[in-house]
Amino acid sequence: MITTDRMAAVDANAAALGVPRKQLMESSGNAVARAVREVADPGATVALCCGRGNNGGDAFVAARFLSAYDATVHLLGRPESIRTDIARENWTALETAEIPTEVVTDAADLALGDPDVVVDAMLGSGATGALREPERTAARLINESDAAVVAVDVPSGIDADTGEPTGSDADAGEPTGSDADTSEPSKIITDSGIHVDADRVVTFHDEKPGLAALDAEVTVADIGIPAAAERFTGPGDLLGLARDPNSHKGENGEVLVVGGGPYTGAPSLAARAALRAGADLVRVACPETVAREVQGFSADLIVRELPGDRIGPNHLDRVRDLADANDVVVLGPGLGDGDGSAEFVREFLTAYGGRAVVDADALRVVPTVETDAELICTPHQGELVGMGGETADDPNERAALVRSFAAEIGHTLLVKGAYDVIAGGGNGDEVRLNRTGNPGMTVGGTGDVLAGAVGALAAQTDPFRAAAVGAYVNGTAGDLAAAENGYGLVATDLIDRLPEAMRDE
Ligand SMILES: NC(=O)C1=CN([C@@H]2O[C@H](COP(=O)(O)OP(=O)(O)OC[C@H]3O[C@@H](n4cnc5c(N)ncnc54)[C@H](O)[C@@H]3O)[C@@H](O)[C@H]2O)[C@H](O)CC1
Ligand SMILES: [K+]
Repeated sequence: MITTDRMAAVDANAAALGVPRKQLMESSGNAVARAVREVADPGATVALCCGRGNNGGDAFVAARFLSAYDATVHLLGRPESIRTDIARENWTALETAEIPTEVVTDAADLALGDPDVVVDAMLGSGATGALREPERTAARLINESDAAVVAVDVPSGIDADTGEPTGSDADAGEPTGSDADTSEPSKIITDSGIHVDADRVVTFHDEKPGLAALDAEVTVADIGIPAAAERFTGPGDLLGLARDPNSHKGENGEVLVVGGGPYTGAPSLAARAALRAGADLVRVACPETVAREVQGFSADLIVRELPGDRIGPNHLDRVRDLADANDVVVLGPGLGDGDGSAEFVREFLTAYGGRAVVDADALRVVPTVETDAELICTPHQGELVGMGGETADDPNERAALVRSFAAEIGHTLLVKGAYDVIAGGGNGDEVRLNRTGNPGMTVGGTGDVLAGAVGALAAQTDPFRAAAVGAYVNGTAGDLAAAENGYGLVATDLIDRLPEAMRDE
């Protein structure tokens, strides 16, 4: 089962692995043609109703595979308005190959004839809001026809994630654009959920959550997306993290780093990485003895001094107040392994109900603490063993072990290694591998950068995704740094390259 958003991510990851979308479209179109062959014999009439996105593109391809049929491609809209290059290239191929096409710019001109089969390729996963014209009229004509209806990916007008009509949520109940029905209010209401009533759906790669409930036969076509596109993080994992252009200061994440005492560099690295990974405000709570030094590393940080030279239970009230005013806490960088610090971590987590990234010396407390907090633990393999987890050389074996340990402790794990393993804390949760990064990153401080970056991301998205994306961008920043500095790279090189590593195009 895969959601529309995850599908878009996997699609982009496949392209990065060398399997571009146009190749996938060829497989999709081929699968659609196969479904047509299953419902009608050669010679039957087939009307392919195509939108201007890639859903339509799939059907342009299908038409090439249907030479034994009397097939006509109906394009809803002008060819110049076809939205993607790959769909346009496949449209042009139809024209040059003299496969019958019809351009429908006005819904009133749409005449399907009396086909044996209709292929509904108007809208797929790119649909937003209720069907607009001319798709709306076309959906009505398709539903009125006696033809067998084969929908491409999802019936047009249905949300593949929910099975409900697109636009049935609050903002999109009313159709937009030109619409002949506006003089009949009751009709608008009854038609706002109009969608294609398909007999068959050919969807791609994996089942979609909303399709099972439909009264249609659903088949899943393998379109050649490599398993690695899902298994490994990739550039597609960054999609959908773009921020609201109207957002204000603080709305894109406030992160509190709690650490320092025996060390000053670690909390500073984590905090600066959080800023470079997109957090709006980053505060560091550290012992007063190191506060000036931590602040001295960067004017961008807000430093909160805690009395004394080590963080301990006497700071719980103050840190709780600070934590409540932030979205995410990053606990552990440079904290040290003193008894007081471990007790502080235990008591803090026991009472904390928010989201936290736990790293370094704070990690060993996690398996023994009862907490309502959502934790993202970032151990290397030695620290994982220290927590009571197991590791293995083979990445797949390690993935299975990390997955079951994450479920056991009930928290997200990001286990660092040549292949990082990310596992969610629920039973049956996903596991993902990250293979960005290089041996230059064994230098001190890169783990602090990772913890800070994950902290910033955890203010924007769910813990599993924050961990997966954090591992991906930290490794990518390391690869960019290695391209310039080789194995002489240092942790601060990664921080400066995080923004480039996070670019999703
Ligand atoms: N990996 C894959 O899953 C692949 C999927 N493919 C197919 O591509 C579509 C998704 O294509 P996309 O171009 O993103 O979107 P659509 O074709 O669904 O829609 C595009 C277009 O339609 C307009 N639009 C949006 N909402 C409405 C509306 N309510 N009424 C009218 N018009 C609307 C809008 O302008 C959009 O830009 C996927 O479903 C698969 O079929 C590829 O084959 C590659 C592999
Ligand atoms: K469709």
